[in-house]
Amino acid sequence: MTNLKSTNSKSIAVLGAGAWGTGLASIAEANGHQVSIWSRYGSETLAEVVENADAIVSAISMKGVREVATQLHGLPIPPKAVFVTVTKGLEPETISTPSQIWQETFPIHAVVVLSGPNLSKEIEMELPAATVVASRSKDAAELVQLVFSSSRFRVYTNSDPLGVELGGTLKNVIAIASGVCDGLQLGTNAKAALVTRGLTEMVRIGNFWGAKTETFYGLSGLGDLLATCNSPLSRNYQVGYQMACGKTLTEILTHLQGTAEGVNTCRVLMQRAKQRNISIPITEQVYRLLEGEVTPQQALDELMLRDIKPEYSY
Ligand SMILES: NC(=O)C1=CN([C@@H]2O[C@H](COP(=O)(O)OP(=O)(O)OC[C@H]3O[C@@H](n4cnc5c(N)ncnc54)[C@H](OP(=O)(O)O)[C@@H]3O)[C@@H](O)[C@H]2O)C=CC1
Ligand SMILES: O=C(CO)COP(=O)(O)O
Repeated sequence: MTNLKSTNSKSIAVLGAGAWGTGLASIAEANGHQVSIWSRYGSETLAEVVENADAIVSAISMKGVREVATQLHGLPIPPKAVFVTVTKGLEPETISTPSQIWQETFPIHAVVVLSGPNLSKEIEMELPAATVVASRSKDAAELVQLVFSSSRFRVYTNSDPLGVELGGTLKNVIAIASGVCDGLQLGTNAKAALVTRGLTEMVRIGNFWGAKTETFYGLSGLGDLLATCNSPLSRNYQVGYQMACGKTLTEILTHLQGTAEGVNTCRVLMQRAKQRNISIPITEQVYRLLEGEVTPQQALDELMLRDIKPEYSY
């Protein structure tokens, strides 16, 4: 990989040695940065890894974000350090996004969201990909853009961090539904309808949250939706596909490599949608399927037989 623009070598701390943490660490390292990876089972302490960091990249799955942010809170973090969050999930208790947790814990530091169609297995193979870095701080987003940009990884900046973060998070639920669609062999028309109506649902939820509509039509929304809904490499897609093939959720999650955030996100979204009276029919059927309340075929019938209505009613 060739770094596009030379930037001074930065000190990058990556938290989480899972699939995406190690993938991002490799990109930054190939660009000539000093990278340290922290894992709770590793030999280096959090304090050692973040000491002098220019950027602290959190690739922790949702269930661990609050815990790690709290551990870091007591440590001397360099004031210049920018937090970068790549987690695609929602916290059940607070319905906070990961960037909201980081910003709340570190109010004076800049927080950047990195999200896009980035299946880590493809990145590992050095296949070309693009992503988005979004922040309220333009300088912070541009710093992170320089750290990760290369001839194999094209990084765009964006000023709607909430929209970018929600795009990556909400598409996981639609990816589960897409896996079901393919597992039931429903065909290309069905898949196109599902993904398109899924995007409408993402925009509707995102608008309630305060995100911009156009962000969902970019790489972090539609882009990630297309990647995840069409690839067996996606863990969320695999959950839906295998359920359609008759496996139970417990069986699937026991054997799944890594995290399928959509399972938890779906539950959190149902809670939020009920409180706010938001219509999320696809998410609702995915929820009922995951809870064992309907079979894949029943979920499909429920969606097809809903009241007829105009295409647009955000
Ligand atoms: N893989 C991918 O293609 C992509 C993933 N993402 C997102 O990135 C996030 C991470 O995904 P991925 O790397 O695939 O997942 P993995 O399951 O491979 O890794 C999860 C990481 O989170 C860490 N972790 C979880 N809980 C805790 C905790 N309580 N304390 C400390 N560390 C914890 C794990 O640490 P340990 O190793 O110590 O168990 C591990 O390093 C997810 O939100 C995912 O949606 C985003 C884009 C692409
Ligand atoms: O978010 C991803 C790709 O952009 C990874 O998707 P999965 O978490 O479903 O594997």
